[in-house]
Amino acid sequence: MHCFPCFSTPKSKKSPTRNETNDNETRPHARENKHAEEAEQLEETTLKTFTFRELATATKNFRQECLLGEGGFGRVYKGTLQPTGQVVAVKQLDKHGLHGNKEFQAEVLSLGRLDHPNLVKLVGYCADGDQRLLVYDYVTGGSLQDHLHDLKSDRGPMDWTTRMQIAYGAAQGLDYLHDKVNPPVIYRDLKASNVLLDDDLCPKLSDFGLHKLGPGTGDKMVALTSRVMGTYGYSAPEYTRGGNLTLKSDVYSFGVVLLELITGRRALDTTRPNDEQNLVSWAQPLFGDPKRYPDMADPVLENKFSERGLNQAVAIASMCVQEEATTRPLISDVMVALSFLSMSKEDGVPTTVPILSFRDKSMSIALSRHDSDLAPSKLAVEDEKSSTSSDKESSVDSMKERVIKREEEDSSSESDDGSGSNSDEEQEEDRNSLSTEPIDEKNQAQSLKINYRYSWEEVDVSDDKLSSKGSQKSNDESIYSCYDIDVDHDDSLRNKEKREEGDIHSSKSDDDQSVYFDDVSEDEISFHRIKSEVDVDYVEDDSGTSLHPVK
Ligand SMILES: Nc1ncnc2c1ncn2[C@@H]1O[C@H](COP(=O)(O)OP(=O)(O)OP(=O)(O)O)[C@@H](O)[C@H]1O
Repeated sequence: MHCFPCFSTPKSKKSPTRNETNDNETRPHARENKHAEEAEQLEETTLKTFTFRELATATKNFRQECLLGEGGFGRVYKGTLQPTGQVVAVKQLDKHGLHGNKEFQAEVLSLGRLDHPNLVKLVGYCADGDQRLLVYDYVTGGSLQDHLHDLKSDRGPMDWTTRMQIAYGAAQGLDYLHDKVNPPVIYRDLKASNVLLDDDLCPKLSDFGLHKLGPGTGDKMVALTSRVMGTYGYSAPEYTRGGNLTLKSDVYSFGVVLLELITGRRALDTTRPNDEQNLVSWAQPLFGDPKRYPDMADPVLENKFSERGLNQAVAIASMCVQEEATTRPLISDVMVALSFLSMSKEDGVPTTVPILSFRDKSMSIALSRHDSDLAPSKLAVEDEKSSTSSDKESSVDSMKERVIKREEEDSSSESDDGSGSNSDEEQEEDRNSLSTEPIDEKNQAQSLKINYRYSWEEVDVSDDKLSSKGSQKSNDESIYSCYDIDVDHDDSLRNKEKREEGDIHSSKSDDDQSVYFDDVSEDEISFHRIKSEVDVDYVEDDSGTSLHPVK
């Protein structure tokens, strides 16, 4: 499966939509503004309007054989538009609780602005009499639910990398809704059956933004009974308790989908024993015991995944499904972490997460905690003040050597048996040997960082001489920048005025070296792995020292 085009870093599209939520209704002159916006949207939209007759023709009069299925909003038919032959999915919204024409049109127009490779594209709509229909691109490969849980005999189970790629793509779609459109859009109904897959198994989220169009709008009880109950197992606790929906409720649902990908279990499975029916309730007690993570993995994977990749995927899922909404991570951090876990060995990149500039530091700490080799629980925690800087350097150096050695052993053992796991004794021995290393919070980050070899040379700009200091060749052609969690998303660096295009910042401290690439060609600051010398040939930091990637 090769669907990386879909997994490219999303462009920071600031959609000009302003009425994806109803907040404009509270503003002064809201009505006038709304009309102006609607007129503007109508002019700009690429959405097509269809007559009911056109869609009836496309779906052979909504014939049973064209019926794809029926969800909480109505029936969905496969259709072929004339005369273009474009294949579409036509969603016929249930009539009860329907909106007036104008209201419907306004919502549909704002949905039509959402455009991302990991979202199912709305092609057009029909508001004819009392008929309300939405027309989407037809997604060819079925849903994640079909691929994970209702596997047809002609399809083999998905491998680990494919699962992580699907999770990454879904995270990108969600990140677009949360972070790239203004105002943010809460998905509300993320679940495996709403993650559609194309022929390359590239995920596309469907059914976003429909809550304003479907039955139950404005009526909490109806909304809770007809929609939430239908998605029981995915809904965040705060939502099922009282309907308090936030972006973090989506993150919870995402965590459940990720758990499904890891475990192959359904979010809710009434065929299992009582204590295993709800996936999150079953998984919660296991989260605290990394030794049991391999037992959580889908048995059909036959242990064909790296132990660290599994640990970190479980760590991400466990963060997402935390009871307390505020402690769940941002989807942007989840997306960054998954971008690494979704890379296959064949791509010549590591399958675990290097230290990154997560927006929320808790993600890097949690991932380092869940790394089986370097988990703080297995490492003696020493007060930073009690260790001198040279002590720290030598301990980090020795750990670095061991981790590099361990990675080499890992890759040779993985190529031997494909399982990626050392023998239990070897693993235990490794952990014991590391357990004497002192570590503080900063070193936890370093311990993750040093799992990966990166390449750079330090250049003294003043006399224009290359002086090679401590450069590390990566084990493949890629070159990784390392990020210091202490310099992560400093708001001043996000300030566009202070940055220049293509600027590379580096940060140095006594025991750390960090580089990040600040790309201002997009609205958001973004962090890039430096892939080759062609990508960046000159890098300057505040002190006049340059970092120059080596081949
Ligand atoms: N754009 C699409 N391309 C292909 N199939 C689709 C598309 N949209 C929906 N479907 C299929 O149509 C069926 C009904 O979808 P729908 O989203 O209405 O319901 P659901 O996801 O099963 O439930 P819910 O409404 O509760 O989310 C599902 O089998 C879904 O996979």
